[in-house]
Amino acid sequence: MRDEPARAATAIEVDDFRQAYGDFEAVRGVSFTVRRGELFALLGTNGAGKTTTMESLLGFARPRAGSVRVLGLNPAKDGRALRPRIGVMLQEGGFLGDLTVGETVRLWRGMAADAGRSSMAGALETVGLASKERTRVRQLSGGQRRRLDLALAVLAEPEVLFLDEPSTGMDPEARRGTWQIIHDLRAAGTTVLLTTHYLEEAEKLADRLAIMHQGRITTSGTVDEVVTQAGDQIHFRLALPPAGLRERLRGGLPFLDGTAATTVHSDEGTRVTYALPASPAAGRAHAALRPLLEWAEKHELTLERLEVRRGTLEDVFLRVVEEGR
Ligand SMILES: Nc1ncnc2c1ncn2[C@@H]1O[C@H](COP(=O)(O)OP(=O)(O)OP(=O)(O)O)[C@@H](O)[C@H]1O
Repeated sequence: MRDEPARAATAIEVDDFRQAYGDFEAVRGVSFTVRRGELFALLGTNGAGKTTTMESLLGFARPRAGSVRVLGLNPAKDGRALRPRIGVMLQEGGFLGDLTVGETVRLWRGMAADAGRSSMAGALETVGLASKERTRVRQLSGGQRRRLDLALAVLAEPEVLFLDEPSTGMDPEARRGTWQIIHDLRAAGTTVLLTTHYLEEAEKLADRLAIMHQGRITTSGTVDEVVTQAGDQIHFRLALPPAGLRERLRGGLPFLDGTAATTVHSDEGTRVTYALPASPAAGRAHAALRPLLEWAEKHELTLERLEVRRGTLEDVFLRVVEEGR
């Protein structure tokens, strides 16, 4: 049994959550917690179960097994108590196209249990739609609709904000603007659960994240902890076509730190990549470079465009998918 202070510090608690549609088990035992004031990103492949998890947290469906709690409450049972304290932006905003932006916000404020602490002008200003107050919703672009959706989600200054792919369909500038809004909300103390397909979005915004694949969480932690799992990468190009390379390198490319090279051939030559094993110790790539340079010298080869870079969230993500096949 967790003590009271620990509970009070937790905004979202998902414990061995399972959900099924008929015989198909869409979520297969997922556990994570989101602390108050934290931004937690749920990433995953298509159909991984992110929306299903979010829908249970919003009380749309009861878990098949396990439990979900938001602000200590059961969303399926305590909806009335919970609703005024949360904000929600789903993938499909259900707008009435004939209403103007201003009418939509006024209608929303009228329906909200707490009539909305922030003003309509303030909310539209926040999402950059102040000049669109008299525009009909159906005349908004896809990205502008997403921003209107965000304005409605934050209108009542919720304690917990659920954002399902908030920047999908936005141009790069609008996306950056949305990131700034989310960043500011989080800085002001709002807890945020975000799902996204943009890994850069998660890298920029999340305190912690989890990657889901086929109904399970395969990786989780702070952005740094997860990215560290990718290990460093060494890239270079050899300006030799495959036949020439085979002839020169009878022994093949060397192993570095126990890792074999992967190669991609083209007319220009061969692009070589080493994805080194993850290690919390610094300097692994540095140590691996020495034998590589000695090898190149021995074979009188130039390592063109030699580059050492830190693995990215995308590398971790792709490995999750690869290992799950
Ligand atoms: N109402 C439903 N009936 C049957 N199967 C469903 C239903 N809703 C979702 N599923 C299935 O459950 C699995 C998880 O779907 P979910 O929408 O939660 O995934 P997701 O991670 O949000 O995916 P995406 O990134 O593509 O939005 C998928 O295989 C999906 O086809």
